[in-house]
Amino acid sequence: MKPSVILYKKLPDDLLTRLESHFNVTQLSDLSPETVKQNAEAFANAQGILGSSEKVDEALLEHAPKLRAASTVSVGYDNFDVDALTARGIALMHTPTVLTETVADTMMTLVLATARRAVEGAERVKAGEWKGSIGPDWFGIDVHHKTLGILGMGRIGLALAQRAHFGFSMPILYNARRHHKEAEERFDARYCDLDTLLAESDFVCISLPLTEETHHMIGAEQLAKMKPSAILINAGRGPVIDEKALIQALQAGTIHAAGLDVFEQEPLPVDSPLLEMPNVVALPHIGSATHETRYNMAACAVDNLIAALTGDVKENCVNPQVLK
Ligand SMILES: NC(=O)C1=CN([C@@H]2O[C@H](COP(=O)(O)OP(=O)(O)OC[C@H]3O[C@@H](n4cnc5c(N)ncnc54)[C@H](OP(=O)(O)O)[C@@H]3O)[C@@H](O)[C@H]2O)C=CC1
Ligand SMILES: O=CC(=O)O
Repeated sequence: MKPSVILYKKLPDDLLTRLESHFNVTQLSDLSPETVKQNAEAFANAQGILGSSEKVDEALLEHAPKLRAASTVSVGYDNFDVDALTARGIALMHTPTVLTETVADTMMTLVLATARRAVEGAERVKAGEWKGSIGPDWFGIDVHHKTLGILGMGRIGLALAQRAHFGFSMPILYNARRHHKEAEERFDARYCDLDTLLAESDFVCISLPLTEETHHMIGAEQLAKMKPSAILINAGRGPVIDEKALIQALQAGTIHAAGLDVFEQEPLPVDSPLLEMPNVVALPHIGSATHETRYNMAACAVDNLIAALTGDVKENCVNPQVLK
């Protein structure tokens, strides 16, 4: 008999067919307590789960005693209680690499859009404000040759450094837990401590995961260390920045602008002060959201679940110690 799995995200038809060729699939809209209660038998029998953006914690795992693998359609896994999964011997699979280039493109989009005031300018054109040759009140600032600071020189940080170095002749500063030789050799990136990066960068770009250490890593104290002309970009996770402190810093002119793909609360509440600021570009968490990349992520997640439940994992496992 095929193992039973729970799918809590819509998949393209061909990928659903592939998943169904290996497993008995129960499709659910979410992992809310109501859904879990209504599908108690499916959870009791599930050996695998596949989806994204839902909390998977001890409370949920108690309903799924046979679970052996969880496969997320994302590279970030801060919504999973990894310790609880590991304690139960459940493999957590994720989708690094397939989305790296697309997320780096999104970060460069935010750099360009904030510096050149592209969204604000386009909105003014639509509002009929473009009535003649534009003056300095429409001007932005240069991106090329400015200093780009990268917080988190992992896969995405490296891909951003490549774009900034080769495409825009930008000197690169970076901070991570360890030195990254590849970034230093290929892109002339210079490792520095957080304070130096904040003080010297024209753009501070965050591509960090959300962990206990990175939570509110950027607060009022750190924002005060940035140049008043600097722009803050975040495509890591919202809670890496203390959003209240960011709002205050933008209101006070402590920093010049912000480009944000992620927020402390998503969707961003419609009454957020960030939405009233012309110097803020707010995106709806679209880092990896292209047709091609989202398909590749879903395919990777399906393959990951098949590998985990057939004992053939070669990559993409967050807690490989459970496989031994
Ligand atoms: N906006 C979006 O749609 C998307 C957002 N993301 C987010 O981007 C994150 C990064 O992805 P990816 O680049 O693939 O991940 P990687 O694991 O490759 O890179 C993470 C980087 O963060 C650094 N880091 C982690 N903790 C700390 C810390 N406490 N202090 C300093 N540096 C730290 C790591 O340092 P070291 O190298 O020293 O280990 C590493 O350089 C994801 O976890 C996710 O949250 C990802 C995809 C899409
Ligand atoms: O935020 C998206 C991810 O893949 O992580």
